Amino acid sequence: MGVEIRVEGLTKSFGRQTIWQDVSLTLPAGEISVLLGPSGTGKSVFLKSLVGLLKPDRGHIWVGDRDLPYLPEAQLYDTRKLFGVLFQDGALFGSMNLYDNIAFPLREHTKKPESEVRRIVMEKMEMVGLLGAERKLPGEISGGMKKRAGLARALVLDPEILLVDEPDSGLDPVRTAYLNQLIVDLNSQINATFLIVTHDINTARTVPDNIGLLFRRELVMFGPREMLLSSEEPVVRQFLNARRVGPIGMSEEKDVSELEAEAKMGHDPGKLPPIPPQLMPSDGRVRPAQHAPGSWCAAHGVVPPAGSFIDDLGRNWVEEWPRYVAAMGPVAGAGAVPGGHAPGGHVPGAPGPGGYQQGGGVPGAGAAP
Ligand SMILES: Nc1ncnc2c1ncn2[C@@H]1O[C@H](COP(=O)(O)OP(=O)(O)OP(=O)(O)O)[C@@H](O)[C@H]1O
Repeated sequence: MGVEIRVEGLTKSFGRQTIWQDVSLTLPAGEISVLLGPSGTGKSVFLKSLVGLLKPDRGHIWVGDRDLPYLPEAQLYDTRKLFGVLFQDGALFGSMNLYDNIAFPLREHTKKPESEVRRIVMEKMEMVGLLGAERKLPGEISGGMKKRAGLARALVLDPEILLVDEPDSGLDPVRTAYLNQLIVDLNSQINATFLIVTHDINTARTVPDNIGLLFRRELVMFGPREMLLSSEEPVVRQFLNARRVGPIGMSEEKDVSELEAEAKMGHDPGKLPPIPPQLMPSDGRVRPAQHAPGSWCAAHGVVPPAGSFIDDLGRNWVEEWPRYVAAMGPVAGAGAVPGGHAPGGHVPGAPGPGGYQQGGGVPGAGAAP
């Protein structure tokens, strides 16, 4: 099971430029969280701070009982081993083939014999669908394959926490969809705590259990996916619906005259679109940390936008869920469902197997981008 990360009052600046201040959030153990924000709001700086590559000015990052920014070097080194990180470009060594790239952390940080290194590398390459590409150099493969190789490398030390910076950057929508499926499948298998930085609204709407949004040096909101997708907060609403109308302008913040002009033109933010079903693991099982569709809305008396939780086949997953869970059961090794929500989530457009047979595959599952 992944570990919880508790961020309290975190502030980071470079010289006189404050990147963000007083950021507090909890990444629940084993859940997938997504961090959004306009360009330059410091999402990558946040990831680097979490893993201890950048030191915040103030605040705490609790990983278990360890407060990461204040750890002595040796303990920080140890704690970092809990993290797997996929940087934007995959950060592969151009002169090494994929096998050696993926083996690198094992050779660098462990004393495992080569036979064991081989077993682990091949296992992770299989998990990300790269078997057979061991001898390829990074320059010989597509962007999607580079991301998957970077993911395999991030997995070799069996991380408790996986940080992924813009998995969709440079990928077409179809490859992004495959990579999203891979991320959900990996979460279901390794049950680590995931944080994904993305600009892809479809990813943000369908993949995570939780969403956070940075804007104007603040964390505007962080919470369950349903909370943000049903939020009327103007910045959240504008960003998650990719609209021009709202407080976010071309260079981050609209000025008063722009907002007045918008109001005069009679622009309004429009209705909230339906909350889509959440992406399910491709084997159709329920992830251990998954929340029941509609559970946050129900618990907080929020009426979700009309048409929410309905998949491409017209099935309403709030109604289907109890039957689905009874038929499919949670993934092996699943513990109690954390966070006080009932288990939940589901498949957009690629729902679980008809009749919900356990272990049955979802159409298109497991194909490589
Ligand atoms: N090491 C550094 N030294 C000084 N400034 C930095 C450093 N790293 C990042 N910054 C600044 O911090 C700000 C936030 O950068 P960051 O890359 O985290 O933004 P982002 O939200 O990830 O952007 P994007 O969505 O475009 O990737 C930028 O103004 C950047 O120039």
